Amino acid sequence: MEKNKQILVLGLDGAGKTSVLHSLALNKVQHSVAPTQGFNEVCINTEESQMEFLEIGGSEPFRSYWEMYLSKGLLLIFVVDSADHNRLPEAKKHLHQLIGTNPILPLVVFANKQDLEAAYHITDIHEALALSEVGNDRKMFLFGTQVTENGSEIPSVMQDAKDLIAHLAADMQ
Ligand SMILES: Nc1nc2c(ncn2[C@@H]2O[C@H](COP(=O)(O)OP(=O)(O)OP(=O)(O)O)[C@@H](O)[C@H]2O)c(=O)[nH]1
Ligand SMILES: [Mg+2]
Repeated sequence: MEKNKQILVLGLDGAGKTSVLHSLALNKVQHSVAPTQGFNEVCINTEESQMEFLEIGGSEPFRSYWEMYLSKGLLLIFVVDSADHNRLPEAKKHLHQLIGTNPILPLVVFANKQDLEAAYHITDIHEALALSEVGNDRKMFLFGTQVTENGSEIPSVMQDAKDLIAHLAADMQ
């Protein structure tokens, strides 16, 4: 049997990919304990669907794998640290390189760390990442997310994002 296509979770190191993914899986806030050295596979089952997520570490040595896995991806979740102003241009560059190879791959952007005082509002993230230029044939969604206190409920916006991802993934199967 052919392996199910995976939902790719990419973005610079420290953006919060693992933390977001584990929180979505548990429906409870769960911070990551260490940077992802390579790959991190997470399966999330909802009442209607089963979703397989693949995070690839964001540190430099692992970025060469991002593009390799893109063709096998069902959709792309791109996570940015909204307070890491200096690295937004770098995040933008990588995002556009990635999506440039596939004009219809749906894109879900998480403007993460909205709890930090220095965090840019999602409208500024939209501009900093040039999300108006992702192509007319692509479905694109942007959510402001935050991973706060371990064990607390995930914010409703993250629950909404999870529902949307399930729908997008089902459409793409
Ligand atoms: N304040 C705050 N901290 C966060 C948030 N999300 C993640 N963090 C913290 O940011 C750090 C990096 O989070 P990770 O989830 O490991 O980031 P990552 O994108 O998986 O990083 P790599 O695996 O190295 O690519 C950790 O110390 C997290 O606890 C958030 O929304 N707010
Ligand atoms: Mg990680």
